[in-house]
Amino acid sequence: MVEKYDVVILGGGVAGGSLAHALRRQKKTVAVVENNLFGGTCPNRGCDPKKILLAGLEVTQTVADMQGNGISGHVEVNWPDLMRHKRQYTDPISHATQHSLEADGIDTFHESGQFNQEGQLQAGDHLLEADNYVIATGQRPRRLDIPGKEYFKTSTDFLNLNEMPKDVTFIGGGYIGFELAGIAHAAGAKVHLIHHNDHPLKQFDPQLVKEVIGHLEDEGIDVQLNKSVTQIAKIGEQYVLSGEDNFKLPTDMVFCTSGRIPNIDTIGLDQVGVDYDDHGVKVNDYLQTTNDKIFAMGDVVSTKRPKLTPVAGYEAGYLADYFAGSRDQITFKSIPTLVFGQPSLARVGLPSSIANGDDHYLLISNDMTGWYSYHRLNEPLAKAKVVVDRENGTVVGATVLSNHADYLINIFTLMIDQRMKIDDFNKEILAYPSLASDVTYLV
Ligand SMILES: Cc1cc2nc3c(=O)[nH]c(=O)nc-3n(C[C@H](O)[C@H](O)[C@H](O)COP(=O)(O)OP(=O)(O)OC[C@H]3O[C@@H](n4cnc5c(N)ncnc54)[C@H](O)[C@@H]3O)c2cc1C
Ligand SMILES: NC(=O)c1ccc[n+]([C@@H]2O[C@H](COP(=O)([O-])OP(=O)(O)OC[C@H]3O[C@@H](n4cnc5c(N)ncnc54)[C@H](O)[C@@H]3O)[C@@H](O)[C@H]2O)c1
Repeated sequence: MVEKYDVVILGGGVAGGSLAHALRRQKKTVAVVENNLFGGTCPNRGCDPKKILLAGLEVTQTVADMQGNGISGHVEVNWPDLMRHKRQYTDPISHATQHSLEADGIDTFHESGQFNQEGQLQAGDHLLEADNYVIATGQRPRRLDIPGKEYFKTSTDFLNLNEMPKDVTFIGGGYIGFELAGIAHAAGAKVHLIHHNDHPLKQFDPQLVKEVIGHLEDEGIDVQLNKSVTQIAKIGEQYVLSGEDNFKLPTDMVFCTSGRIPNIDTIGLDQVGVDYDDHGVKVNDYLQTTNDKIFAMGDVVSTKRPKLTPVAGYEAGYLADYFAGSRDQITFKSIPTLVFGQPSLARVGLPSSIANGDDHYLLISNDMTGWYSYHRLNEPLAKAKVVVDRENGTVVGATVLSNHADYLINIFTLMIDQRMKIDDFNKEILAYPSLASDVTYLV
């Protein structure tokens, strides 16, 4: 029997879940098909559990930074306890998310979905038919295709590790490699971060990336650039990584953090004429695929935009408006991105490397390390680069490196999107002393 809906959503992650609730508010009939954990990557195996485990790094690093400045005695991460703390948050997520969808009148199917030739969606024994379908299947960790790839662990494995091994290696210096390396180091592991060229974290200001790497090395993390791992062998209880120029590294566990790939291979896109490439499903400016009944949003979309939770949520909001009758094209505001750590590295808007040497822009570089906000907890590294449009006196870009870069980058994001003149910002009365009130001195 065919079950009919206004909209069927494939993938019950951030994007799928929030669109489903929004469509119910429009009284539409909606089904969500999810083959793993409801809630998707972010709350189950991404942003949120990662940030909970990051607490270990934040606390130990803060205590270490304050030694001799009024704080004495060292603290250690107890990994199994920290993992339990994480699981208290993550374990209930999937059930609670599914329950909240059902309570809102949304039908949920805990199945893998696949389009058939008739354009319907097969979900286990159920055949679902809808006026419109939305693909929101996200991405999964990529495993480098090298001999021994079966030994690779992924970020999902890391976020569920019962014991922290003595020696761990991350291959790939992107967001995930840097963030998990910091967490593992704080938990007492000897950490190696291997990257295949000389520009890890390529989206960020190279000079500030260098500062991050220098700091990690000072802390005892082994960062190796221009090293390509070509093979993993298991010898006894250890894994031995090898590569060009006699590179050899024995380690207890090896994580592939060299990027993510879209979940598009098993959902029958060819059956329904939906075009895709290696980066995901191709869409137009209405998030519509090459089949005009089928839309796509979130991480599964082929795009150069950062693939992040707020972007997935924003696209879900756009599609909710579209299904309510709006026919505006999707436009994006500034998208801040952040590598969490101690310190965190954040950026938004025009990159400082583009502004540098262009007379149209003023590039203001600040070393904030001695400022009271950073002196307070004796932070070793606090820097910012702000790009100002000389013509109208507005901020158009910013990069921040500090333990609390997330606060400042959100303020710069608002300034950029509101096209707020620096003079007007300086007229605001902000709580003092606070990171926000520091912005006055930064521009
Ligand atoms: C380790 C890690 C840390 C991250 N940290 C951050 C961060 O700090 N900040 C940030 O903004 N972003 C972060 N991200 C990215 C963020 O998690 C994603 O951008 C976000 O989850 C995308 O949402 P989505 O709904 O598009 O996809 P997802 O949340 O991945 O949801 C897709 C869902 O579709 C399901 N699915 C896939 N195939 C099928 C199928 N055939 N049938 C049925 N269901 C299917 C999946 O199981 C999944 O539940 C992180 C990601 C990772 C991996
Ligand atoms: N804080 C955040 O916002 C956050 C955190 C984690 C993940 N994410 C999201 O998840 C996505 C995936 O993260 P990621 O870190 O896996 O991917 P990424 O694309 O950010 O980084 C992967 C890195 O691996 C490198 N690499 C590729 N092949 C390699 C090889 N053979 N050897 C060594 N290095 C190699 C790449 O050059 C790149 O720097 C991010 O792009 C982002 O969208 C966001």
